Amino acid sequence: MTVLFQARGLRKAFGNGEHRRYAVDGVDITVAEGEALALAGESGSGKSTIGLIMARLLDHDEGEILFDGQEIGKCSARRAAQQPWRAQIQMVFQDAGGAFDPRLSISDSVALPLRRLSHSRGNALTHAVEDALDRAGLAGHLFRRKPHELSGGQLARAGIARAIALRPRLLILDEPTAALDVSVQAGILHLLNELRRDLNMAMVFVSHDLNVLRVLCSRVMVMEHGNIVEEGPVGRVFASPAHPFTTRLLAALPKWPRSEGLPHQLPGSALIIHSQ
Ligand SMILES: Nc1ncnc2c1ncn2[C@@H]1O[C@H](COP(=O)(O)OP(=O)(O)OP(=O)(O)O)[C@@H](O)[C@H]1O
Repeated sequence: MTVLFQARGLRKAFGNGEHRRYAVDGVDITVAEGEALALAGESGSGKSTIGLIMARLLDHDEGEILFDGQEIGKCSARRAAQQPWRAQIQMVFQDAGGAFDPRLSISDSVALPLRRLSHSRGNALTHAVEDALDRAGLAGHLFRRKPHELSGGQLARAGIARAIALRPRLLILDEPTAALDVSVQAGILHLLNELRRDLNMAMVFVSHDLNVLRVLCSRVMVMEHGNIVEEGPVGRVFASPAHPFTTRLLAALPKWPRSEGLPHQLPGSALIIHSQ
């Protein structure tokens, strides 16, 4: 296993005075090259905060962050945009629509980070944009559309295209399919699984939805109140959780009925989804 990303002793508090609370309270995370890691936990457990810190979009208070062996945590989130490693760590958010400039076509939006971070121009830029949109499974006639002219599923694909256009080595996805219908979700999960294998990207999936996490990820970290309470292979943790909080999360899990068309197992995934 080659370590790609490592964080040790991460802490992050919000609020002032007596309202100051740690959203992340001493977390260690290691991500191997090409692996799919799940970050699970209920709402407010600190998952999104960790995702943002990992992507260097939010400053942390304490802790060390290494990417490809290089300390990147000392660089503030504001200055991260100018760093050579910026293109290699990308993030996809749940609200893909809100992440696009409504005045720009989808292809112009995908081109923006390529211009800024990889200084791509001319034919090379056009090719990179079309390749990313293609890989994300978006049909050619949609490339010039504005965000409001796309469906939720198409926008999610466009958001993924924009993130992979830079060929990141680490992609952090925060609830990437939460707003989508179950059948649309399945297509996006298939796509992400394929992209991870084809592009050898490590992915960190932040979600409260254990069903999504278990089709995509091989390892899971479970968070509660800013701490990792359990960590291990998805199959083992889901089959015999060691921590009561994980047991509760699993018990609250809605079953995915076969009729809704979700895959029972994605190629290369660790676990079969049990239907009712
Ligand atoms: N910008 C902020 N300002 C103040 N408090 C914040 C901020 N961002 C997060 N928090 C607080 O930090 C804690 C963790 O939030 P976080 O969004 O990381 O949790 P989460 O597990 O991702 O939840 P959800 O799934 O609902 O997004 C919560 O108590 C939240 O209210």
